[in-house]
Amino acid sequence: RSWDYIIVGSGPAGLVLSDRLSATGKSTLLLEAGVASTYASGGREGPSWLRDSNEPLSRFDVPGFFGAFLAHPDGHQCPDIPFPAGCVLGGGSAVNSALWFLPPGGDLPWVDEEEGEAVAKARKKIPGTTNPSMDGKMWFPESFDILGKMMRSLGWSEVDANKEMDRKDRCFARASFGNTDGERGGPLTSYFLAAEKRPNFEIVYGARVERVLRTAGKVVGLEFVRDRKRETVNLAEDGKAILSAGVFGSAKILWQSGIGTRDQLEIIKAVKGDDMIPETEWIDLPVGYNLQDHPATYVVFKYPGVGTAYNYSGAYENPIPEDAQNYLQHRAGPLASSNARISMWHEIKGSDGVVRTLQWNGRTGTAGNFTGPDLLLLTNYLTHGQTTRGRIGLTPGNLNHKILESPYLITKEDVDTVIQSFQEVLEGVKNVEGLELLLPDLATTTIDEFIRNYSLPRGSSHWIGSAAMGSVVDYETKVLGMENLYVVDASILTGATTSNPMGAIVVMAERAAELLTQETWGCDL
Ligand SMILES: Cc1cc2nc3c(=O)[nH]c(=O)nc-3n(C[C@H](O)[C@H](O)[C@H](O)COP(=O)(O)OP(=O)(O)OC[C@H]3O[C@@H](n4cnc5c(N)ncnc54)[C@H](O)[C@@H]3O)c2cc1C
Repeated sequence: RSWDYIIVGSGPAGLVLSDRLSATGKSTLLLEAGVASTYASGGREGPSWLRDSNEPLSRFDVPGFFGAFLAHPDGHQCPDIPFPAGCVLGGGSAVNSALWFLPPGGDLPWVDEEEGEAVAKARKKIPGTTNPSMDGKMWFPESFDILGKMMRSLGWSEVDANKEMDRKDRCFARASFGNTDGERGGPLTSYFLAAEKRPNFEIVYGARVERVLRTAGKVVGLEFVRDRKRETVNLAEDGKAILSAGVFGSAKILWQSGIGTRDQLEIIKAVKGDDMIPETEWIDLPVGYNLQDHPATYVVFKYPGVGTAYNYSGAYENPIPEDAQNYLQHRAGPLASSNARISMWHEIKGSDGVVRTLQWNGRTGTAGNFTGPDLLLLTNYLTHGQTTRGRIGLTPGNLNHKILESPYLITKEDVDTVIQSFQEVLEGVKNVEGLELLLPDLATTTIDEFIRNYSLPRGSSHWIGSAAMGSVVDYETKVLGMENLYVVDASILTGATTSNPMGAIVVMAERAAELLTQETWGCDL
């Protein structure tokens, strides 16, 4: 059988495409390396109390289990990626904390050309909620109340992040989640379940795609490994192959298909030998470059009366009985979301003239060596406009991913901007009676020294880049030099998103789906 569309990978981008491409009536195949996740998709995994409840829930449906992913990855962590990364139906959207922010115009100038239609489609599918518990109660409101008070004291305004998407300077909002009816929802519900109902759509689980099979610039099929056996699928004569395997997964498939820089292709050739596509067919593109993440820097506060942060990781196997019942019966309580409660943004113009955005996310909780009750955590992310670019590549021999060049705060202007951001926000601490700053400890260090000598992990799992639009794919998301190979996922974004990236990725995939289903496009660009 030959397929009109073959999509590789079911992260948020792959799920949007599964729905939108199969809606055309054309045969659509989704190849996913992992297994089913949510109950509705066939997933049945979870702690015994959840399975015994007879509720239609798997571990992936319960938003509060976000914290359990790192403690109980149980085969859902991508085996070749040395950072948190979900290899399961939904990809990152199955294991993340489901924070959902639609992107301001500047994030996706390419999408913006179309008067925000893609944004409207994404909003309709995933409206988002700032009050995820179905009892209407705001659980653990302290971080919003206390830190919101601090920001008001500095003259910042409260906004609705998804209604006023373009307001990202000196404002704060309640954290918004992509959850639906107290369950994870998001792309796994709104897009995947629509696709799954269609007779022209099929998904193969456990299919780890190794490479596209191509004659010069035309893909004729894909090769994947399932249950340790090598299999192939065929693409129809005028079919399209779309890689949505994420920043790491899509780059690796490109390299294994002979597309990328020579140093990476030679690492693969050393392992695959004659099985590798001949050098005469290699296509030289900067795959793996342009890597960005949101560099995270933590701030810890103490405030009397906040109490001990909820033990989300412990709740996986041993929940507080009332909380388990509240969730099972009403989809309410602490387990109806992760504990992020406030997001804040401001913009700073650097000495290089570039305007950078900084996002701060707050919750009850801690970082570093601080333990005990009454702790609040704010995470600072340098987001849109950062100029540091890193690079990923492969490890010789086992072909696991590795960072070749760090994407974290290398340029002077990026570092200076984070310092300035801290100086501006921490000015507010003195305005809130009882609020005490623990990290950084400004009695023993300066903000400047703290940022420059920071020793906690910087990673936020908000990767973008590696197959950037303009250098690896064109404005139709087609791989340069190829006739019918496309990349649609976080890897084609050219710069870090203003907020947590899932909203921008869904909007980008909506626009890509429009392009992929059009016969002709782009004459006016
Ligand atoms: C722990 C964590 C927390 C996060 N929190 C948030 C948050 O709260 N809000 C937010 O907006 N963002 C968050 N993110 C980031 C967000 O989840 C990602 O940006 C997003 O999922 C990336 O989407 P994607 O479609 O590019 O690919 P991915 O989500 O990376 O999905 C790629 C998919 O491809 C599959 N795949 C990979 N290789 C192959 C192959 N060779 N063959 C077949 N299938 C393959 C994988 O199994 C996976 O399903 C978080 C990420 C993590 C890991």
